[in-house]
Amino acid sequence: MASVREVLHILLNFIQTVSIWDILDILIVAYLIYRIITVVRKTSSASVIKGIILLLAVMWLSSLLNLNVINYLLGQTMKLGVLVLIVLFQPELRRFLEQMGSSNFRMVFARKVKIGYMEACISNTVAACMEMSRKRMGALIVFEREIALVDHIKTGTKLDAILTAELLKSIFFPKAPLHDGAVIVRDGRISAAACMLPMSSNINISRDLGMRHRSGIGMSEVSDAVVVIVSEETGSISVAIDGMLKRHLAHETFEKLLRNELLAEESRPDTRTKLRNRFKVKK
Ligand SMILES: Nc1ncnc2c1ncn2[C@@H]1O[C@H](COP(=O)(O)OP(=O)(O)OP(=O)(O)O)[C@@H](O)[C@H]1O
Repeated sequence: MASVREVLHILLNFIQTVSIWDILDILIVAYLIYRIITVVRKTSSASVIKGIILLLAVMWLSSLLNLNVINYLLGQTMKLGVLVLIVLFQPELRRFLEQMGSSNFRMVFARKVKIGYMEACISNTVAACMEMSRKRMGALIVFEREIALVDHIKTGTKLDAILTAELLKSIFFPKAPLHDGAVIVRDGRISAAACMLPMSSNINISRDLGMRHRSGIGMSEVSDAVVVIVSEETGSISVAIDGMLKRHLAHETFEKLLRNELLAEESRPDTRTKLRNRFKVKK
């Protein structure tokens, strides 16, 4: 009983020493660790991280067992390794900083598009895609979300135009100068056209899918963008999110999916999660 009282006493003393700054400190570190884990999970860097953990474990064991030479060599390797890691993880680090920057920026300035404006953008996209699908016109449309797609926008021709069905159809008209590549939509406006997207390196993607679909999936793997793909060959409409492709979408499902993914998330979180779970990867 006395020991319980002692523990409680120590605990109470400890709590009294914790300031609001300590809590803030812990929260910031926890958030940073969370963001790092999310970036690592989305990339192939997970195996490298496992390797580093193994190396650290061997180092710890070697110091425990007094294996001085191994410990010294591993210590030196680790020092050099920091530089190697920065070079190796340059894209991941960059994406991480980009994610931090873009989401914080948006949080601070509350860059939320008016729902009505976004609804018009979705209706116009659906109308254009349905017609392009009927006419077998290929299209690739990327909707930027939290992660800024600055580098991808730079690869294309800047437009910054209101998204209308007519504009989308004229961009993707086969003989139009900007039909090759992707349109990137930011906050309901066409930011750029003829943009180059990164190819997916997923070897499990169905062989009947060509470059348009692979680059659409690739874009959704490296960002949180919603990518709409209209096949030139079959006219089928697909949507790529988080590296997963939902294929052969009918009018209603397509519109519902876009609305759930692109309209203010806080207004319909449950529906969005439900929809994500309902769709299976069809590759
Ligand atoms: N990296 C890329 N970024 C953006 N667009 C691309 C990229 N690679 C290919 N495309 C687009 O895809 C078109 C070629 O599509 P391809 O026929 O190989 O793909 P697909 O997935 O079979 O599509 P479809 O069913 O429409 O034929 C190109 O003309 C170009 O517009």
